Amino acid sequence: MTEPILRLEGVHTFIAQHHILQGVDMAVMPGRATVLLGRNGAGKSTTMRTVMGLTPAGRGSIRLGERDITKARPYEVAQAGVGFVPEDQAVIYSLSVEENFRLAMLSENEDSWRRMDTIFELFPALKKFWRSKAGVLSGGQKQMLAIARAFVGDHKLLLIDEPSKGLAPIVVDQLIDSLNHIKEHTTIILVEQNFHMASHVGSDYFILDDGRVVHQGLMEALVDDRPLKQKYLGIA
Ligand SMILES: Nc1ncnc2c1ncn2[C@@H]1O[C@H](COP(=O)(O)OP(=O)(O)OP(=O)(O)O)[C@@H](O)[C@H]1O
Repeated sequence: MTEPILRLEGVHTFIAQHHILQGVDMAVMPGRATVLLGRNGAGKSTTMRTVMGLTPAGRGSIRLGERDITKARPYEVAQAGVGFVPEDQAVIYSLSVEENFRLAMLSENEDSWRRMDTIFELFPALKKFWRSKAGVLSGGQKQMLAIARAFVGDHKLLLIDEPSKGLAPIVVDQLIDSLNHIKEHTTIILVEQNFHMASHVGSDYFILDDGRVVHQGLMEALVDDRPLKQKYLGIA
């Protein structure tokens, strides 16, 4: 039987005096694209930040494959093979597109440059603006650079927080195509409010509400489940 690549059990996260995650249980399977859904403030971003060790779990356990990463520092989680694309993209505007990539490569070798070829195919704009400062890219191109930077690092798991945020529908559709290619190479967990994107990229879903997982299943079942979408996502 296939084992989960990531497993959260009874994860509680406290930020200052606030009890944000209140017992998150989640098993993410390798080779799949899993989407975290839920209303604003449900705890989706905090779940990702907790896995990364940025807002560490106060209670519960987080395992990456066989390894317990509950108390791991963010750089240890990254070194263990988890890439993170935060909501604010983490692109360095004053550096060129090339420099942004070189900063992201865990080690520059033949493999990383081979992955660069895939990236150029998926995101031709990044080749065109290779020597330009990342700050001149459009919002969609910056998002593509952020995702591509994480991809070039050859992570076994990529956490991507709301990539569609602020993007025009046509750019969201390009991003959907790109993520569908990327998911052939690596396991993805996506936080996404845009249900169009979530349903076109995700194969599995978890719905969070008030810091807990309240529903989970296959995306294809959720697409047809109007009452569930209405109840937790406010969409029909
Ligand atoms: N640094 C912080 N200090 C205090 N409260 C925080 C902090 N970060 C998050 N929270 C609170 O934790 C709750 C969950 O936030 P989180 O960002 O995880 O939600 P989310 O589901 O990702 O929603 P959104 O899509 O709106 O970001 C919210 O009530 C938020 O206000």
